[in-house]
Amino acid sequence: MDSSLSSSPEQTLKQWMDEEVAVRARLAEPGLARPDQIKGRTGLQVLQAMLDGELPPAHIAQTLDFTLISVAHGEAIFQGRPLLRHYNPLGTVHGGWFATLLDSALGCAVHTTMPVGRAYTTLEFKVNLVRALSDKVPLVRAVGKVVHSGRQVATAEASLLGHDGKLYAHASTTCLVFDLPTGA
Ligand SMILES: CC(C)(COP(=O)(O)OP(=O)(O)OC[C@H]1O[C@@H](n2cnc3c(N)ncnc32)[C@H](O)[C@@H]1OP(=O)(O)O)[C@@H](O)C(=O)NCCC(=O)NCCSC(=O)Cc1ccccc1
Repeated sequence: MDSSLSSSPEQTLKQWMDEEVAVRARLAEPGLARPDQIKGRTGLQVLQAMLDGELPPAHIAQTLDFTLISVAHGEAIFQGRPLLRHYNPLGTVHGGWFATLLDSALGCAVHTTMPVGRAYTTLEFKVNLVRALSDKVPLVRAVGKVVHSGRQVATAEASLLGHDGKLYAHASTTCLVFDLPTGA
């Protein structure tokens, strides 16, 4: 799916909303994939199976009102709706909400590069919150891109953008890459 911002903000917002409706129509109920459902698949195949409704999406997306939108090799895009229930006591969206979307985009971008039998986990991530978010912002997208995917380490970068191209936050991660536990 096209995440470009070359069209007008209104067109981009409509496109983002239409894409979310199409994605949500295919998604299964939130859950946890069993090891036998993961076995023999690349990371990209696992994530694509989630988008196809064959594997369940993670509960966190429902909890915090966001969804995976698209995956490609080395890239993952999430979309979220900032709501009052994500607010901190200061009257803006909690920094953890920004971080969760960005962590998801970073991690899943890395996941798309995992061959069969390999797994990853986030070792550290760094977030810059450069603009406050409120429930007046209709949608934001976290676009994650892999920078390096090696035998032991993978790194990625992500941006959190509004439909008008405004940058709300950016992040980077270092992930540890390892063999899937036997039987998985
Ligand atoms: C304000 C600043 C930190 C600095 O920005 P700069 O790079 O110097 O600013 P720049 O000049 O590029 O203008 C950009 C926009 O910012 C606006 N603006 C600028 N200065 C001020 C100001 N002093 N006050 C108000 N607004 C200001 C400015 O009008 C412009 O908007 P516009 O273009 O006119 O529409 C900005 O990066 C920011 O808001 N980041 C997000 C931080 C955030 O949301 N953190 C998460 C929540 S914390 C949390 O949850 C933790 C917690 C948990 C539990 C309990 C308690 C706490």
